Amino acid sequence: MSTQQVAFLGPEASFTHLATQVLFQHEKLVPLRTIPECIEAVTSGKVDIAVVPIENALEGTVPLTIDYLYHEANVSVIAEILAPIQQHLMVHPSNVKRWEDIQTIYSHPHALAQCHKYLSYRFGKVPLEQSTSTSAAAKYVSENEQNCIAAIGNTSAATEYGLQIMEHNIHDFHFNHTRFFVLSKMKKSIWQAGHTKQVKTTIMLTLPKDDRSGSLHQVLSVFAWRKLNLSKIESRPLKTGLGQYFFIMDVLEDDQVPMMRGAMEELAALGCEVKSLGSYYTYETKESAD
Ligand SMILES: O=C(O)C(=O)C[C@]1(C(=O)O)C=C[C@@H](O)C=C1
Repeated sequence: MSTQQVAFLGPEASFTHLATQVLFQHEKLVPLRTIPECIEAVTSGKVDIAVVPIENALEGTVPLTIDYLYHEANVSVIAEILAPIQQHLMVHPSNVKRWEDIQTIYSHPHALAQCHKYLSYRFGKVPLEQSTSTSAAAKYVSENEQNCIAAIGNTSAATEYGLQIMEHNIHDFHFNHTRFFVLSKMKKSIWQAGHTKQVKTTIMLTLPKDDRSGSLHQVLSVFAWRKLNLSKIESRPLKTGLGQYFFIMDVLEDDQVPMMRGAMEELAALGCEVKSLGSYYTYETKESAD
């Protein structure tokens, strides 16, 4: 079998890169700059697979990923990777002595938010700058040693870009995990050693157009009386006007079992438009991705 090309939110040593290496040790890994670029690459067939962050335990859904999957792309989720996240503050080695005088701190918006309490307590007056990923921030700091600046990211990024960690574990809550989606145009979930027992299906739906009262209740009943367990429900703006939403639901069941097929048929009969991202297994990283 030929080697597959796997795009990920790069550059090297992002959390997404570490997650990608859990499932794809022997494939060709392709770092891309943004989440839409990763999803586009798999949609257009430039790569076979893309790995993107979908949800963080502290910060919630990654809106860019979920919105792009709903509005722009037609791909399936073929696996989910769950990784622990530990954030560290790092500087260029030539700035170690003056690290407490840092002028700007760079990182991905999620990472900055995960360290909000630490940053406001310790560096309340220092401007924060957003970057496309934590590793992009680390790379930028490594290329600008003349400026006394810092990045927030993982230990692999510090090693990859030759930075020194000044403070470890600066995220505000201990339980910090991120879910990553593995996306493909092929609707064939990854089935290999190491996945958790629970299969999951992610669907996105809009409520019936007639805007009748109780329609969300009806949708939930479709799952409730079949004893189909939901592990997530969230709404996102449809971008067609205020008060108009689509819903993302994770159902703890395979979309091929009769109960799920019945549920999908009933949703359609209610007038819902349903987009299924498919059924998949979760792979958890054993070691912390720090
Ligand atoms: O910036 C990275 O390293 C990423 O892989 C992105 C991302 C995210 O989008 O949430 C992934 C995990 C962490 O929660 C912080 C950032």
